[in-house]
Amino acid sequence: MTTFTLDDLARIVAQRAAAPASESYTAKLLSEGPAKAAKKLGEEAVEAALAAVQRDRQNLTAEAADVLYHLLVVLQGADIPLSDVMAELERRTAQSGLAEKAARKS
Ligand SMILES: N=c1c2ncn([C@@H]3O[C@H](COP(=O)(O)OP(=O)(O)OP(=O)(O)O)[C@@H](O)[C@H]3O)c2ncn1[C@@H]1O[C@H](COP(=O)(O)O)[C@@H](O)[C@H]1O
Repeated sequence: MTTFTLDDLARIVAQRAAAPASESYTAKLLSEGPAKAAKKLGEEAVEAALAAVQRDRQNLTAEAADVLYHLLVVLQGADIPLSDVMAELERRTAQSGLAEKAARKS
């Protein structure tokens, strides 16, 4: 069990975006423009999908971490806060009414 959250990682990504590219992978990726970060995200997503098909739990866990990190870098580059993505997910959940059902069960 961990208390580390996507919000924590998003904060780190935002901080590191301002670091010199020579000192930070995040800053280096962002300095190369949106296409580079998007390409990395796509590659990591494909690797995660392959690990899922191969039922390789260990690799899927590692690749999923890569996907989440690179997604946050792409969002940072596009100036979209993680909270906007969460709000969109919340809107969809509210539409389906599943959040209330889950809350009633717990
Ligand atoms: N979660 C990550 C994370 N996951 C993956 N990576 C990097 O992503 C890169 C992906 O590896 P690849 O082999 O696919 O790419 P590469 O061949 O090294 O480089 P490319 O030319 O293909 O981009 C590696 O260099 C990893 O270190 C990450 N780099 C940083 N973080 C987080 O970001 C924080 C800040 O890191 P810096 O920006 O480096 O300070 C870290 O403390 C971590 O929390």
